[in-house]
Amino acid sequence: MNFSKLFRMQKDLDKYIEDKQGLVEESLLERKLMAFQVELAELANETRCFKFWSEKGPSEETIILEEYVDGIHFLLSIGIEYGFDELINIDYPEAIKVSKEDLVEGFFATMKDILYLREENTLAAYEQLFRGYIQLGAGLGFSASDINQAYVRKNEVNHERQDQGY
Ligand SMILES: O=c1ccn([C@H]2C[C@H](O)[C@@H](COP(=O)(O)O)O2)c(=O)[nH]1
Repeated sequence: MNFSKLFRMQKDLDKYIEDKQGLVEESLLERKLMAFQVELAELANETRCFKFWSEKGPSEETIILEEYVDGIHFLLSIGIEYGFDELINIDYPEAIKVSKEDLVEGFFATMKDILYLREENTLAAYEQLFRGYIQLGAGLGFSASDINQAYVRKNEVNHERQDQGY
């Protein structure tokens, strides 16, 4: 899967947000890493994969996909902060839904990878995080085109939100 188009769209959105919020001179890396952690937890909550005490099923696919691509936004944005955006090319794995237990495992792996990147600041650590999050998406049953379409849609919403003083 070629992420160049999404990286370009993310760069435009980030610039739009930073100009609008007067943040051009500030480093936003720490806050973006935290935002990604928070999105990850929101995604886990929608899948309900860890809620052993509840019989209620997961949220609708579209809601889970939207949460997932919120995470993609921050993943791309973090890559741009590091200057790694030209360097990523990842084969998209086959989309096969995994068990709740495997999802829990996948969420922990991504949390760990975020903290590892924050410590190491290397391309290798970023690639590990990227691959892991993409793997998590495939494990949720999303194809490359699901992610592409949902990302493009949400990116547009994010532009509109800035225009509306979100
Ligand atoms: O620099 C930024 C800041 C935010 N977002 C996007 C990512 C998510 O799609 C959305 C998160 O907004 P909340 O709904 O969590 O407020 O904002 C970016 O793409 N870049």
